[in-house]
Amino acid sequence: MTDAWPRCLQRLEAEFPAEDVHTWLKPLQARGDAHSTVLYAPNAFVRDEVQARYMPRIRELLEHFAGTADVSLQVGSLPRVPAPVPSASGELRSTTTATPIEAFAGNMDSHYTFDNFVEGRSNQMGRAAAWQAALKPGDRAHNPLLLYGGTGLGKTHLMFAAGNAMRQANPRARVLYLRSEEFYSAFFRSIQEKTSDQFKRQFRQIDALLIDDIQFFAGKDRTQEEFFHTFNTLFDSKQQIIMTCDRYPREVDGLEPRLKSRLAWGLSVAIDPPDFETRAAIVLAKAAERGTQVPDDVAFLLAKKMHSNVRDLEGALNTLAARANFMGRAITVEFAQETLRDLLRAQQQAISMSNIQKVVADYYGLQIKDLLSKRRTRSLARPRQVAMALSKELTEHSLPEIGEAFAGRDHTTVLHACRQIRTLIESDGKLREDWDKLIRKLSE
Ligand SMILES: Nc1ncnc2c1ncn2[C@@H]1O[C@H](COP(=O)(O)OP(=O)(O)OP(=O)(O)O)[C@@H](O)[C@H]1O
Repeated sequence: MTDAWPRCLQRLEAEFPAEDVHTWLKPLQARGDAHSTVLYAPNAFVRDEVQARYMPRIRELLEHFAGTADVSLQVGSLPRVPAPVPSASGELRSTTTATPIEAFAGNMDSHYTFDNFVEGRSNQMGRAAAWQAALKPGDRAHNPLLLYGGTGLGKTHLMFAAGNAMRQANPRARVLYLRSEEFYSAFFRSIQEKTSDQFKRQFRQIDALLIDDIQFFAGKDRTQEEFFHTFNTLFDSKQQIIMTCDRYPREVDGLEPRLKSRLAWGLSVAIDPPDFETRAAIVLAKAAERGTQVPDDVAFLLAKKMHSNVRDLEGALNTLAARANFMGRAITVEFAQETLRDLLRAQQQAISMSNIQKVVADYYGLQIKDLLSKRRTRSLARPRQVAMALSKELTEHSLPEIGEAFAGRDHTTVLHACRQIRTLIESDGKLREDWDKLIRKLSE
């Protein structure tokens, strides 16, 4: 790409304040040819800033000077041939350069914020905790903050939202997002390159560490040990740590007991599958975000049929929007049913009433025949009502059909159970916990 980048930089120097050019643009290195250009940023902070503020202008200029607007930006540096230096014995050997941790850092996506996170009963505690962590990073009350729960429920979204809010409140805040795999590979590189000290030091320079999917550390003893030390360093100097895990860490086999106990020092919050209303609100919010017209009844249909995972819900919406766009059709209930037929059927089959009865009976330590019996003792009546309400929430069966499956009860009995459970969920913490756990079990 000869001199296109230096010329581009010269223009940028004329257009932006000197301090900005010095901080963000001069550290970039470029490699390219007639078809494309790759820009290397020394770390994730520079990359994110350049991406957000300068890329459109860089694209225009490179198109002008290099004849191509195909520009990508990534953390790293131009591949270098190591310089040979003489060793004590006079032999030539190669120098190694330490790889900065940011070179492994996943992209903290600025799109995910508190504004576009839909709050509901299943995630309001998690949202409030992430918000507090963003507001007062390092405060003992929520440091470390651990968000745990099933896949696709918004844990990473909330973690990004906290990181983005920290940066918004303090643009100088150094927030490092790493997936656990990235921590693992960076640590291993540092051992190979004999730069472990540098690896450790880098964590002292950040203000907050966001680390995703820590269940990945299970069974990786050396990485766990290193993470344990990193954790202590950050914690002792009151740097905020936010972690996610796919279940409560004590339940993760292969995590060291001392790490498990350390993880629970601050605040651990479960993110549960969203209820029907929240699912419908998420569909409408995502549709509005992407500028797609989705009527309420379609949002209700998706929310009704897809209960386990917001990622799948979003996937269904994307499929629907792409198909409607391609075919030039409006998104209606009929169109949604036709387009998503197979997907909806698969979801439907996943949860049956007999499955619900079995899971509820197991959960309360009962036999299915107790659940179906006519006995009305409280220890049986409440689980029975829960099972009926879950059948209404998670399946397409009508009230009479549910009544039939519960030893031929009348549909008014089922209706009463649903109402009763709905009321109790709002007022009775224990029942709410049972309900959330059961939904999680049934959605696995
Ligand atoms: N309450 C919510 N409001 C808006 N979007 C949501 C909500 N919950 C989840 N999402 C969306 O669902 C998708 C999946 O969320 P995310 O990646 O945060 O899940 P996760 O819990 O981290 O899953 P995993 O454990 O598989 O990494 C994202 O696009 C996210 O924006």
